[in-house]
Amino acid sequence: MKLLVTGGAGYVGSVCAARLVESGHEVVVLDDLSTGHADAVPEGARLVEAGIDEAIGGLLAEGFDGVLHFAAKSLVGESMQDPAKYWHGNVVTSLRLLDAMREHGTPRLVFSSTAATYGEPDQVPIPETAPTRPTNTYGATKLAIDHAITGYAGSHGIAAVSLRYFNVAGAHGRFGERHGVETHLIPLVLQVALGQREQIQVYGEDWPTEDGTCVRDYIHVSDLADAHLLALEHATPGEHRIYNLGNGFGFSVKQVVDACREVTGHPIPAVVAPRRAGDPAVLVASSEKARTELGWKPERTDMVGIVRDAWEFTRSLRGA
Ligand SMILES: NC(=O)c1ccc[n+]([C@@H]2O[C@H](COP(=O)([O-])OP(=O)(O)OC[C@H]3O[C@@H](n4cnc5c(N)ncnc54)[C@H](O)[C@@H]3O)[C@@H](O)[C@H]2O)c1
Ligand SMILES: O=c1ccn([C@@H]2O[C@H](COP(=O)(O)OP(=O)(O)O[C@H]3O[C@H](CO)[C@@H](O)[C@H](O)[C@H]3O)[C@@H](O)[C@H]2O)c(=O)[nH]1
Repeated sequence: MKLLVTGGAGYVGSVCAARLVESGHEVVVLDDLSTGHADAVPEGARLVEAGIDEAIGGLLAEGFDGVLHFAAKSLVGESMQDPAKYWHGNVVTSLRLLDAMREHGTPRLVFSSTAATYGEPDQVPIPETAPTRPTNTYGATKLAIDHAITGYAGSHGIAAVSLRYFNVAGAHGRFGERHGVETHLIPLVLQVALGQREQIQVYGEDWPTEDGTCVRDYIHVSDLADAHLLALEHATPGEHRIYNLGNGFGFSVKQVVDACREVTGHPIPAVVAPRRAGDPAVLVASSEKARTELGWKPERTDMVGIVRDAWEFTRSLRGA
């Protein structure tokens, strides 16, 4: 297939673009490099360095079999301080993409949605039928896009799939996580091991969990990429399918820091800090639907293995 990958110079998009090229697809990456890196675009893919708003119409006019839409603003904290950046950068931009797909008859869409669409869950693991009550602007914008996709798919025959990722982690060879402003737990802990940061702050030790720290479902980015390939295969015209992607079990912040100590051999000093606003205590996915309907089976579920891949990638960046 000829596929357009928006945000393919970013973390998840670059890994998926690499997997698509490996699988024999023709890949064009559309990325404005606002948080991505040109050298993260895999060999064999063409990079169009531009924003979606200005470039999408001209590009889709070339004729594509599908779009994988990763491009977004995705910092939860920033979304609360600067909501306009998120409503415009995520919702308005995605509407432009949907309109261009409709105009040019692009048949397939796979969209990066998020666990943040659910907010504080009533039950864990979280199924797709759980109420969607996002607690931050980022999650609200992703949910709004999901609603728009449902409408466009139903009315214009697009075969659409939203994948609600839980906490993405790990690396796929030379493709990994390097956000300019890093807020994610594992890369921050690894920066301590590299001597770039003195300690890790643990945001709260008084959560209603076994060891008092927040629990998250960490999904290896390569397993995530597999799900995108399956989503493309199973997408059905006129339908908008939504799938959670996680391993179905959680690791606490303390367990993640311990895994990083084991992998790096560094003591990684940790200090307890206040809770971070907007953090739910526990987020764990039920991904039964993706397993049953897509035949997806995450294979890299061991936390030490996930951290090891992230560590190798992080060290390779430093030439360590
Ligand atoms: N990383 C996670 O844990 C996680 C979890 C859930 C969902 N997601 C979603 O997955 C997607 C990818 O996340 P990521 O962690 O790889 O982020 P990232 O910041 O590394 O990648 C986003 C990419 O999109 C590009 N981009 C942003 N706005 C653009 C625009 N208007 N036009 C063209 N390019 C644009 C950026 O330059 C960047 O390369 C996002 O949609 C994010 O919301 C990520
Ligand atoms: O320095 C830090 C950074 C994070 N945390 C904690 O570590 C956990 C994981 O945090 P982080 O890596 O920032 O991820 P989340 O806030 O859980 O959000 C990620 O996972 C969500 C789905 O679960 C996605 O919606 C988001 O896009 C994605 O950033 C949370 O409990 C944080 O409070 C710390 O204790 N110290």
